[in-house]
Amino acid sequence: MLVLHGARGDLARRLVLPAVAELAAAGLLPDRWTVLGTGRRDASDDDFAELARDALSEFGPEDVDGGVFDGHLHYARSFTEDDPGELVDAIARETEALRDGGTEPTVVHYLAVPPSAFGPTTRGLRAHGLTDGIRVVYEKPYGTSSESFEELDALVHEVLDEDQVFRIDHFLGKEATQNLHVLRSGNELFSGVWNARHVAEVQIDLPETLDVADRADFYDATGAALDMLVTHLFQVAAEVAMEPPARFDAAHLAEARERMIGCFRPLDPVEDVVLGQFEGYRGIDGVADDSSTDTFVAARLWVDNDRWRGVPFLLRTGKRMARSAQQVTLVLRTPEQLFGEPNGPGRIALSLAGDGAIEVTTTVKRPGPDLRLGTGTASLALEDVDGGRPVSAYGSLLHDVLVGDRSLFTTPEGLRAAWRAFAPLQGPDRPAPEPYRPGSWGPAAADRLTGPDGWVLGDQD
Ligand SMILES: NC(=O)C1=CN([C@@H]2O[C@H](COP(=O)(O)OP(=O)(O)OC[C@H]3O[C@@H](n4cnc5c(N)ncnc54)[C@H](OP(=O)(O)O)[C@@H]3O)[C@@H](O)[C@H]2O)C=CC1
Ligand SMILES: O=C1O[C@H](COP(=O)(O)O)[C@@H](O)[C@H](O)[C@H]1O
Repeated sequence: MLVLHGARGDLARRLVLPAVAELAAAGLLPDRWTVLGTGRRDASDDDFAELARDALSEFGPEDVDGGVFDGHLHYARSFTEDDPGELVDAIARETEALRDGGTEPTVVHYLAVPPSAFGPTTRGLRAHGLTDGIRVVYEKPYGTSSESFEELDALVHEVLDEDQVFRIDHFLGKEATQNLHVLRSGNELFSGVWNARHVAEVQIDLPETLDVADRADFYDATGAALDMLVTHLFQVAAEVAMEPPARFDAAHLAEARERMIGCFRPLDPVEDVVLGQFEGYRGIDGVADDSSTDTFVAARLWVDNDRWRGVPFLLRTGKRMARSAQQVTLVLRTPEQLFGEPNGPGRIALSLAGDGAIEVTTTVKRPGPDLRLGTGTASLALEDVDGGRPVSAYGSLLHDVLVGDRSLFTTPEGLRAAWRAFAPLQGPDRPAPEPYRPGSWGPAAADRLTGPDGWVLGDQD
């Protein structure tokens, strides 16, 4: 049974409910299953079913029909610490129904709510005696600062055992992110260059055309740096930087990734960070007139270990930007001149979007009788690899929660290190967000963070 807190919210509609449908259609859910949606407002089972079907047709895989939800969806108003709402009885009722059908349910509480609601929901689980045997999925950001992370983690460990807790970062569940380990270890072409000797800079770039008007309350209290930098961008940076684990099991993978976060140098907010806010943001309903929330962040992160010393990791994301992409690029060191001509770029790039893709860009001879240089790119779409069917990041991670595989979830040690590296950006030196035009690549100031060739994704790409 999946108890989906925040069931009417943006995350639930865009990503979680479609992932449930995807798993059901692929036969990856138990024979008997229920999604019990919950939230602070009253709604009926029918309202929730309509919302879920609409979400599936807007955001889900095209080949999965809304009928997959039939008979599986219920809704109940949520609890607070002092008030059981409708939820406590509804959980008991659904548990009984599943047991009557011969299934001992695994109860998963999915907290698809803003970070400010993680503590109250956790206390509510304890107050209503709901904690035995459950699994709880916490969305990101897990805390909003070093201090609030420690408070939340202490509370969570008062209420739950660590093996009941799944702290999700869905970028770790993307097909292409999982491919990083395989790609870099499987072939000398990649493993041989995966270090400071051959890589001049790493760019992890997640521009979005998306607006935030549908989730202004959440977004204005959060901003790009908390929403994406200390979370997805740091986790992906650690995946790129980490030493290959001895084994691909939960303990080894998490340990290798999180050890790398421990090597992140605390950010220098003056030298290495540019924040932005798109023009018009303050006019959105739910956004304060004088809001200083960042809708864009670019940061130069340094990884202090032998493999990466001196290589900048350039991390960037923002809303209302020129295009949407999710790209990791290793910019390779190449000779400036080749046979007397200027040499082109050398790059290994991974697209994390959708089913993922790998591209290698290099200097090649231009076709024709003369020896003239050009640039060529070889691409591999991961969906074209034989013998499998890609699963969405949320589908993959939800499945891991159901089977108890913790490899792709974060641990307190790793998050503590992430908050330590992020903390200077929350201090007095936090730069003021610079305005940028919607549809642009963000404030021009972010260009000073890169090497001479600029951002790989940009006006010229
Ligand atoms: N949206 C996205 O693309 C992604 C979001 N996330 C994470 O998911 C979480 C939810 O984000 P998102 O869905 O975008 O946000 P929303 O603003 O859409 O909020 C989700 C739901 O949470 C409930 N809620 C809001 N405030 C509170 C509160 N104080 N106490 C209890 N419930 C509350 C609301 O439901 P109701 O009014 O019915 O109670 C709301 O619909 C965040 O932690 C975010 O970081 C992670 C990955 C992607
Ligand atoms: O966690 C979040 O991620 C989404 C981007 O992820 P995607 O895989 O759905 O493209 C981002 O839009 C959102 O602001 C953030 O909360």
